[in-house]
Amino acid sequence: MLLSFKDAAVEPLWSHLDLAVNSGEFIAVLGPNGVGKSTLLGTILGTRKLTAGSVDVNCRVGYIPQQRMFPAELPLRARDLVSLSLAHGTLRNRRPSRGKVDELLAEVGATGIADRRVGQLSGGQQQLIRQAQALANSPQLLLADEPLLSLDPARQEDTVQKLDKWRRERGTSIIFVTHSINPVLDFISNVLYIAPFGHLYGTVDEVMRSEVLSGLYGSKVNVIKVDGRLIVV
Ligand SMILES: Nc1ncnc2c1ncn2[C@@H]1O[C@H](COP(=O)(O)OP(=O)(O)OP(=O)(O)O)[C@@H](O)[C@H]1O
Repeated sequence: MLLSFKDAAVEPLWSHLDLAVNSGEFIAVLGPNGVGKSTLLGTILGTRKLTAGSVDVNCRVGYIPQQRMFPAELPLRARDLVSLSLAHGTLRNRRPSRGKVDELLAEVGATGIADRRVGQLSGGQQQLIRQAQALANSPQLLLADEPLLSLDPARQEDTVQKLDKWRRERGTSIIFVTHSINPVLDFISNVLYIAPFGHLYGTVDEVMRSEVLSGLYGSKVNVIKVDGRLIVV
């Protein structure tokens, strides 16, 4: 098992969380603003403390943080940042090969921007560089905090497919925080839905139901399926 939460809580956000993540799983974390989705990732990374229960992390973790712009004047190219992430944890003065950097940039579809300064890239382009950085240490568990935010629909689809390919080829698990389930609907094994009146973990069919979400929100919620897409009203 890569990760487990036992009766875990970060009060007052969420509590009594039991969750076990095994190799190769693709889990979506959904819920409204401010319920503690990023906080959940923080407890796995060790940057946020649980107020009760325990979390056990038994693997290498990669992290794609929520959108933040690199400073405009940062004097580093995209390839330099990926190279630094690859060098992390290796012996001093041992620079990662250019081939490995190029491979990672190609993996996320960022070959064309490898030599551009990161601070001058668009939000979506910077997001691709963050993905390459997160994959640099060959994580067994990848935490992605709203990685589709500044991407156009084609890029969103491309990103989800690339991450899923990475998962299938390497057995990496993915915990994917998102406001919209549709871009990942065809790929996820399970959903953790966190809402003001509780959380539920299960398959899409178990969680994405009107009566279940109404209970979690404490008010009437309708889940409608239109053309294979889920709409929560
Ligand atoms: N380091 C911190 N210490 C204390 N409280 C924090 C910290 N970081 C965030 N919070 C608070 O915890 C709550 C949950 O924040 P979090 O970012 O986890 O929510 P979220 O579900 O990811 O929201 P969003 O969908 O808006 O990104 C918010 O009220 C936030 O202000």
